[in-house]
Amino acid sequence: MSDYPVLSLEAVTLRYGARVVLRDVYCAFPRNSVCALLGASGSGKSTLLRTFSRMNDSIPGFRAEGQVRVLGRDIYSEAVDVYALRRRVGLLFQKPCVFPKSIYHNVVFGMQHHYPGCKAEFPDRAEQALKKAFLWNEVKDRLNDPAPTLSQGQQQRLAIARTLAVDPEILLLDEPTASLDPKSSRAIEELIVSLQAEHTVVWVTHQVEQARRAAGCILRVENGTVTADNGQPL
Ligand SMILES: Nc1ncnc2c1ncn2[C@@H]1O[C@H](COP(=O)(O)OP(=O)(O)OP(=O)(O)O)[C@@H](O)[C@H]1O
Repeated sequence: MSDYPVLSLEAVTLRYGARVVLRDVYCAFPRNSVCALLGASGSGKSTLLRTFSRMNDSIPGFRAEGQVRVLGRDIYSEAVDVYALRRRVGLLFQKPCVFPKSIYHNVVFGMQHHYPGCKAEFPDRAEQALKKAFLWNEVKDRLNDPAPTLSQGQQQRLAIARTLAVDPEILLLDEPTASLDPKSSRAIEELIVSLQAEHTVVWVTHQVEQARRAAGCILRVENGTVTADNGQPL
């Protein structure tokens, strides 16, 4: 197995035009871990998370300086295929993102784009992804129902299943429990813990207690930098 960190920042500065969000940051995220990012609103957590899948590229004025490494590779170098990067780095948002299609078609959506030649495998892979997302038992008899008929918590697990179906090594979760009731939130928390067996997870959350229960490592984003949970430099 490779010995470099799955994700790392070396002398990274992130800015929107003249507004510097993070300055000269160094940090690394270990393989097969859940690492929570805590920090005040506006401190730069989402900006950092989106940087790892180059989701800020289209924002006018956004610039990443320094080296942002994913699986050892500087992803802001010119040779990187952003489409291929996003297969390996899945990003999930606060609000469940489901399409107005069936539950099944939501799960296979990413596979259709990334693995168009493997259609025969889709039903099996969809089942495995739904099982990993702890959703299979609730939907196995209604795969053709419209996805928007699921509850918010189920929709969030469906979005996770769709992401897992393309088998990314890295999962970036941007407050995935923020819009959920306590029971659904707990279900997603348990799911996040289980994901580290096969994935590296970076998880933005405002829920400190949840982070302490579920994350193996906690980093704070504040004052333009990233520190350890106790405020010490990394
Ligand atoms: N598209 C954008 N254009 C310009 N500035 C932006 C943009 N998105 C975010 N910012 C600014 O960058 C800073 C960091 O924002 P970001 O959304 O990363 O913070 P956050 O820690 O994720 O906040 P929250 O916890 O409220 O989601 C803020 O000052 C914000 O106003």
